[in-house]
Amino acid sequence: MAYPIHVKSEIGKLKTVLLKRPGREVENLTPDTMERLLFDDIPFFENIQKEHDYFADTLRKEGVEVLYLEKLAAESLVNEEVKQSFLKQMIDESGLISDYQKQAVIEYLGSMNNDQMIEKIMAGIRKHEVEIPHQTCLDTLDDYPFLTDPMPNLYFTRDPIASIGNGLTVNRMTFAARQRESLFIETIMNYHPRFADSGIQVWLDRYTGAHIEGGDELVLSDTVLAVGISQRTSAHSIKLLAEKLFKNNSGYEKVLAIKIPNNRAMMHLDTVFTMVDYDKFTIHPAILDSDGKMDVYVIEKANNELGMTITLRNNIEDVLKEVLNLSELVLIPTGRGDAIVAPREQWNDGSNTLAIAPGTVVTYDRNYVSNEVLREYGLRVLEVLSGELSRGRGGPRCMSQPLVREDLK
Ligand SMILES: NC(=O)NCCC[C@H](N)C(=O)O
Repeated sequence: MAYPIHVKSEIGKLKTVLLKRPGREVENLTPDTMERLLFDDIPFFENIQKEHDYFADTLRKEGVEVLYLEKLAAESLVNEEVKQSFLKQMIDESGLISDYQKQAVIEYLGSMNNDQMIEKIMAGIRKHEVEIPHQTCLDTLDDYPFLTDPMPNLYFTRDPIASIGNGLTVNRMTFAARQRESLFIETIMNYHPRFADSGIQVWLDRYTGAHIEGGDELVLSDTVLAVGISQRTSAHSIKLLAEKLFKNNSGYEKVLAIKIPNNRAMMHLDTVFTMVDYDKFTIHPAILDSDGKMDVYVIEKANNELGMTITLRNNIEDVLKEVLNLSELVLIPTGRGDAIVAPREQWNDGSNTLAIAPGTVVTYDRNYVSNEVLREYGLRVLEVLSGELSRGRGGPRCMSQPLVREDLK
């Protein structure tokens, strides 16, 4: 049976991927809001779309089927009851204060066709767009221009979801700026004909009491995951995920919980560490201490009261070799490990590669030193344009959610 989600590695030939083309939500960033909305600058709209189209075309040319989140979301709302309940929940989660506001916004959105409605929800709604009864109520009198915020991070489809085996996590995200994103995913999985009723296992849902984001969730093999303990993913959520995987015949028997620094540049594990071939990984040297060590908790399925054992290790190379049955392994340093180049290129996602087959990766063109190093290690590197896309602080892995990969031989 062909599963709509089938991802048993980071590197198996990519067959189907979920993207989101940057839309008007990016145009609704301002200097006052960009920090809260998790951007470091305001992208040039026309060029960010061109760059994203180039990224999508690069994947298509490699035989990858590209699906768009915005299209799938609109197609999931054909049933009127589903549409109304989605709208109500989305608006309930959008920070509107009064019932008058909520009702007026629901009516405004409900008058649109599904494509326009999804686009508008994602872009954010300005106050002047909606006529609200009892406008004199204090709720709408401040200077803030939006009734509902834009969601400019949607093009980072990696984070609200993570495909693992034949299932997924639909993520409870850390910051309010991104929390509504996974409601689109939940709706697609429940109601889009391609996904609904196909037995997809939800390992964690968006109502789980702990934060997790897909940039931290790496599928190293058909039995081993790596998950970052990071600014965005708590150790508790990793324990909950391990429990769920171990108890439910997922095939997963080991989870490596990898502790990374808690800062903006390294918000997720995939900003500092990605798998690029059977035996090769990119790594940002700053996540290792002066002895080249870091904390890795090896969580293993066990027949004890906890259902697992947890062992603290500190040599990531040794741990990876053991769990992946490799005799040798290469850690490729971002920016060649240089004290200036490495942090500069990591800031613009030089470690954040998207493997589309063993040894073939998509990277940003601006990280020319890291790209050169990857080529020296024998990798096939497909560079994509990155002047504007990188302003959101995410790279090719962040901008893509694999839905189907071929199994490794
Ligand atoms: N996996 C990733 O590292 N995704 C990048 C997310 C960037 C986005 N501006 C954020 O701060 O969440």
